[in-house]
Amino acid sequence: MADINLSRITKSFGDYRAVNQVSLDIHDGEFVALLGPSGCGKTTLLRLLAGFEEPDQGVIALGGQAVADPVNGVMINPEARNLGIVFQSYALWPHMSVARNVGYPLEVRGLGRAEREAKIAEALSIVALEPYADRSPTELSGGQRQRVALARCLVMEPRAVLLDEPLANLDVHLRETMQQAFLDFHRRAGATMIYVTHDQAEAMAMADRIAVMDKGCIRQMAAPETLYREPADHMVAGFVGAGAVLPIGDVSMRGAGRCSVRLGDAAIHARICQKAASNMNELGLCLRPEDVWVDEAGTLRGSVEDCVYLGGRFRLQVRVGADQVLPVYATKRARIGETVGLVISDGWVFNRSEVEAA
Ligand SMILES: Nc1ncnc2c1ncn2[C@@H]1O[C@H](COP(=O)(O)OP(=O)(O)OP(=O)(O)O)[C@@H](O)[C@H]1O
Repeated sequence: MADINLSRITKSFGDYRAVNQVSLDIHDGEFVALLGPSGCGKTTLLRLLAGFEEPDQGVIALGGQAVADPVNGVMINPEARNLGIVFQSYALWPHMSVARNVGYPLEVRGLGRAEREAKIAEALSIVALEPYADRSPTELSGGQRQRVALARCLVMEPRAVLLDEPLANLDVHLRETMQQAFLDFHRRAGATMIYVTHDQAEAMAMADRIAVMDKGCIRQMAAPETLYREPADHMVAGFVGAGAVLPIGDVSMRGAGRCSVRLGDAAIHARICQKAASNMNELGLCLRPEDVWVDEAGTLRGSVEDCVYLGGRFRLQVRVGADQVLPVYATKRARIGETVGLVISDGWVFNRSEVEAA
């Protein structure tokens, strides 16, 4: 496995810049998710890494060796990069058994039978599919097929595994099971993994770090908890996690990294980013639902607009101002139109402007 470094990678299709000056350092053995809305350039970035696309500018290096560097005429072909790739479609051969599917790349490489069988057994054990070795892929569930595709990738001992929305075709329940299977796979194989998804819950559940992409750029790359608690800008704050992003009118500093923000009749004690702009028009307040709760003693008053039971708790939408609606978790059902008091225990003040954070 190897470090992966992308330095100022740009790729355009005609006049359209699909990937714009992206720099990214992925450590050996790390699980990184590329997360972003449809069309933001995730797949293009993965294809550039795999060698299916050539960058217009920038350098891609695997294990310290440049594999794409247009200025110096370097473009190593996909096979020579030795990267494992898993797509939504499993691309298994239906006429071959599971074991043969997994071992086929080794046959192509000319490995002897005994060595092949040992590697197949090891890979099937990592994805917990040993009992299915002799079956046809047509006799497997979607999740099992995806695990065969992973095992086939693993026998090649790739430098890294690239996954493009591998769970998109599976139902919700199976997706959760497979997330665990990917995590187990990652722990056992120690593989560097780069996982493309537009599903933030999926990225949060699995990745060591998440790169949030928008319009061809990386807006923020950080651990899931940091992205959630300390989003770098408006796009990340809104895209990652449920919550409200509000413009704010009044902030006063309260010491290192802390501030007080006025919201209606309430003063909220919040964390503030280091590089917060001095112009308040450029600041935003991100509130997560678990930091807001219904309490009759709360000075902030609002009207309940929606109440949904989530199993174990309710999620309310409470309007506290003309253009300010807060999602709030509550233990009791609330009536639509009811006025409730709210207490807010935490918030995050950040620059709303769209600066590239990478
Ligand atoms: N071969 C191509 N020719 C022209 N435009 C392309 C090509 N490949 C991608 N694009 C465009 O580049 C942009 C980024 O596409 P990409 O597939 O990387 O997005 P994505 O973030 O993976 O989206 P999704 O989540 O919908 O798969 C899109 O606007 C897409 O239409």
